[in-house]
Amino acid sequence: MMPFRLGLTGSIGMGKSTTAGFFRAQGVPVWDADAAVHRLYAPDGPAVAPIAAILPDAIEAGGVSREALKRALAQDPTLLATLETIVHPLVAQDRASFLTQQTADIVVFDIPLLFEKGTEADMDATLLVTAPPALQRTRVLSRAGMTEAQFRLILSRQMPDAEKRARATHIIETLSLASVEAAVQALIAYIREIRDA
Ligand SMILES: CC(C)(COP(=O)(O)OP(=O)(O)OC[C@H]1O[C@@H](n2cnc3c(N)ncnc32)[C@H](O)[C@@H]1O)[C@@H](O)C(=O)NCCC(=O)NCCS
Ligand SMILES: Nc1ncnc2c1ncn2[C@@H]1O[C@H](COP(=O)(O)OP(=O)(O)OP(=O)(O)O)[C@@H](O)[C@H]1O
Repeated sequence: MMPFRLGLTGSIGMGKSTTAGFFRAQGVPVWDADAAVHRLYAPDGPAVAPIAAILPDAIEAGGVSREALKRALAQDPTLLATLETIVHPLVAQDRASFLTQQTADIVVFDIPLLFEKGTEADMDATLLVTAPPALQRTRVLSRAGMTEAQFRLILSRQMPDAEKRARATHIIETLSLASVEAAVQALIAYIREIRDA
């Protein structure tokens, strides 16, 4: 039987990685979109040749340099759309091949831009992780190298949390580790119940 596909998302600092860890601890396989992009950009990865063809300066040591990409995007923001036409089909392929290898009853897809890019259409349900804005801000600004301006810029490019809440099937408030662990266990039990019904 095809696994139940749960799409995990949330804005910056809301707790996607931490929540994904609780699913893994329960034996639920997790596919991570950011990790997939890192594999694509690694030396000899599938994105290197197509990106080299349009942006030779972005290749360093046989891989795609994120710093070089950011410099190029700062010069020409329209490059992001071109980059997406290369990267997104490769990410979708990586996700599909992961799914075909799974024998678990539930799999989680950790996708930061799940709603922004319409990937929710490929999911059986979605889970939004969220937290009050002040907590999100404190978490993000406590990271090394993060500035207020950078935080604002990233937020301005993401769908507002309120809109994500309206779209999500399930919502978990990431206020404490213990409460999230319990909520993840309850959600897994609920999904198994509705599947078997
Ligand atoms: C622009 C790049 C080089 C920045 O890399 P860097 O390691 O510094 O940051 P990171 O990837 O963590 O992204 C930083 C923030 O920008 C947001 N972001 C990244 N790509 C996109 C995008 N295509 N559209 C909107 N927001 C984006 C992320 O959600 C995150 O909040 C990198 O994100 C990239 O190559 N993006 C294009 C590929 C892509 O669309 N990735 C998104 C997942 S499929
Ligand atoms: N349930 C929780 N209880 C307490 N702290 C948490 C919880 N979830 C996440 N945090 C803290 O919030 C911060 C951000 O969490 P995490 O890295 O999981 O978020 P993210 O959504 O994956 O972030 P990004 O979008 O930047 O990748 C971390 O410092 C983490 O320790």
